[in-house]
Amino acid sequence: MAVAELIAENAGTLLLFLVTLVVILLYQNTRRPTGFPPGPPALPIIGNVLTFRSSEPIYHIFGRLAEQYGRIFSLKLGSFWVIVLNDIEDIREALIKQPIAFAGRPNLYTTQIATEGFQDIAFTDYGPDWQLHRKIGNAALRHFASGDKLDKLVHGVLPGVAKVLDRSVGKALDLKDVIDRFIYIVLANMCYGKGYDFDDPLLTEWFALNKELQQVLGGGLPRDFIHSLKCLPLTSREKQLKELVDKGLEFVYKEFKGHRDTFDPNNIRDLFDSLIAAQKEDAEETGSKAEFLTDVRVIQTVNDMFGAGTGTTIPTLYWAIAIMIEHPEILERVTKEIDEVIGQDRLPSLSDRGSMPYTEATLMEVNRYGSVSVIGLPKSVTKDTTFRGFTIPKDTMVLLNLKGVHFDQRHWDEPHQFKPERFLDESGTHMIKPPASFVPFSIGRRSCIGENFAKGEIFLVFCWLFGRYSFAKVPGRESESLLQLNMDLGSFANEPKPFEVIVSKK
Ligand code: HEM
Repeated sequence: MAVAELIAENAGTLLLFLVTLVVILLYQNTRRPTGFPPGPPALPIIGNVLTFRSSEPIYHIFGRLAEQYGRIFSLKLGSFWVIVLNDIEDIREALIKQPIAFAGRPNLYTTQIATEGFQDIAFTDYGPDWQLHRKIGNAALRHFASGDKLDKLVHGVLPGVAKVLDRSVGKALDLKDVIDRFIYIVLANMCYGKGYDFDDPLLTEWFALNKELQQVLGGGLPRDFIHSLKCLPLTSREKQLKELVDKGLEFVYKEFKGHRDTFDPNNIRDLFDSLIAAQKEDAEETGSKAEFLTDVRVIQTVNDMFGAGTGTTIPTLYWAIAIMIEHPEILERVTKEIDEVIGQDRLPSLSDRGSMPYTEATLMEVNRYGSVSVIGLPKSVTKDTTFRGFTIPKDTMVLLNLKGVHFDQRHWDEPHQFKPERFLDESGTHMIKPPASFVPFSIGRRSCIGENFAKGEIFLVFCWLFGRYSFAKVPGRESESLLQLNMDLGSFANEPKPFEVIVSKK
């Protein structure tokens, strides 16, 4: 009998066989690997992606799942198996006791595009290139967080901010735009040595570009999570993402070229110059060409610092302002300390930090309460690993519920209350070592390299703002709490809802 006839005669059976095969494959695809942490049942193809399409904050969702399945639970996001760590003991066990196993980063389409094929620090997988790259980035950043360099960077922007605030006295103003511009200018100064005017149209262009990028990205692209989509042509949204990334990078490339053409080793002007100096050293050590610290890596490092530095510092300051307005009794103690130590005749300096324990403790509590890096950056497991009795295969994605840790009742007394005293000794005059469950900058090999820079910058901006100005709720809207999470930003929201304040000068 001819093959065609055989198929025709048994078409029904064949179809049934194929459908059964597909169903079995899809089912198998949703089964957890042996020894894997438990979690909610996953749907074929998309897994538990719908968990993230909720109007509930992600740390609540994770908290709920942890109660149901245990503090180490798993999810399936498209083709990725993910484990979520909710307990500080587990996070420490993973990141401190098994530092290399938990130091990877997942291979996501979006981050691959944004980092020109993983040439940056933050999204590149663990390995010798990343190690060396991080060391160089760290050294360059340390340079700007030390001595009076950071003071000067921030002081340089103050006249522009003062102008905007002075002309807003008595009016209702959303300080978010002011903070956005403030921090963008500080970072642009550090990275590119550029002193932008507060109303510079380029800043407005940057904000528009970033807003568009956020809209295109949302919670990630399907291609990030479903491996089989990688072989299909790009969708219009993916093309748009690439165009936006290229548009942003065009500016950074132009700056890089300008810096390289005018580079003087005796006059390191900014982060770009520091990295170009490191690049030249690397080239001398390795022969005639820079094998490791390529131009793309230099550009991507600057891009990383700019993105990481603005995306976290801005919401932290926004929380700080909202919290101070909601807690006048705390603000009173803070302003008393600012008045006593800094006064009105000079500008705040990093050297004041040691003499201002209450303000420092308040800012640490802002870091805990605001928890702007809600789940940190996604990690991945670099090798097959045994962890707390579970078997975690290589490349499993790992998410840390950092905000959940900061609101864990087992570690924090009344976690929903804002209490700077948590970080002070009984006399209230000396800082204490923060508890192990205080992890705003994460811990371990991939912890934030901008921690000192960020803390210093936030301290300077905060002391200047509250030393010179007062902010009050808009009359008639006093009962509206400013401490509500802006859920318009989705379940990963990390800043308060937009609010207006009445500005007055001291
Ligand atoms: C309040 C401000 C900030 C917070 C709360 C914060 C928090 C974090 C967190 C949680 C991570 C992820 C760590 C992990 O994967 O375990 C991170 C990574 C990182 N941060 Fe920050 N950050 C802040 C400011 C900054 C600043 C100002 C810079 C640079 C100018 C910076 C540069 C980076 C970089 C480059 C990484 C990636 C490190 C790596 O993958 O090796 N951050 N940050």
